[in-house]
Amino acid sequence: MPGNLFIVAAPSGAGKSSLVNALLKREPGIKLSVSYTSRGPRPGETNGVHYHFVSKEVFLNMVERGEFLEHALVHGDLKGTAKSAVEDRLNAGEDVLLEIDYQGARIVRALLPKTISIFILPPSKDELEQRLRRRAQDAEDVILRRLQGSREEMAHAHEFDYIIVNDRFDTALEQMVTIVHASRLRRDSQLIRLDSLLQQLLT
Ligand SMILES: Nc1ncnc2c1ncn2[C@@H]1O[C@H](COP(=O)(O)OP(=O)(O)OP(=O)(O)O)[C@@H](O)[C@H]1O
Ligand SMILES: Nc1nc2c(ncn2[C@@H]2O[C@H](COP(=O)(O)O)[C@@H](O)[C@H]2O)c(=O)[nH]1
Repeated sequence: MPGNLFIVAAPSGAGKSSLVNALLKREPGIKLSVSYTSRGPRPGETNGVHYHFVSKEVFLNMVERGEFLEHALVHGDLKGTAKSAVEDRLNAGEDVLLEIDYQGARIVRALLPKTISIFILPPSKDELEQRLRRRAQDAEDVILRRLQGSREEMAHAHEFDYIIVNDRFDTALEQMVTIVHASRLRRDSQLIRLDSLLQQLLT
């Protein structure tokens, strides 16, 4: 796997998408995998950019054809990462980032153990609720379902390689950038380059 695979997970509203978008601006070499989902688009969401929005039937057909690297039921909606969005890019040496939940993260880690996984925590329960409400994108019942689901998601934080508390946005972003840079310095991320350098240095 010549490219690095990153997973970012968090309870809904912790600021995962905001951080990932800011990270991708800082590190344009990282490609974000666009997930498939059976949920409908929110105002402002575009098909093919935020998600591939498909019907439940289409999603389940893709499951049957083995087209997903992982998929899960998240907050009542089907969500999944297509194999094609990940494997070709990694093999071409590109870094890929998945914004997925803890269930999907487990599956991916089992398949690709070198995956670098990051979990984002909110600074408090109250702030998490405030962020969901200030975002003003979901109906009350959806917000309540997400808050309930957030406990379950956070109970799996310890399964991840890195944990970032998103209190001050800029600090959390710097921490994500640090993880990305450190990952690229791992020996196995540099094997091809190091091989020729070491050969030259040792002869
Ligand atoms: N450090 C921060 N301080 C204050 N507000 C923040 C911070 N980070 C993100 N936010 C705000 O919190 C809200 C939720 O953020 P965001 O949509 O990125 O969350 P998310 O974890 O991706 O949620 P979901 O999983 O539901 O998509 C947004 O309005 C965002 O602007
Ligand atoms: N297992 C997967 N989880 C995914 C995927 N894409 C997104 N998600 C998770 O869904 C919620 C965000 O939901 P939203 O309705 O607010 O967009 C969050 O927990 C994501 O991590 C996926 O492909 N697989």
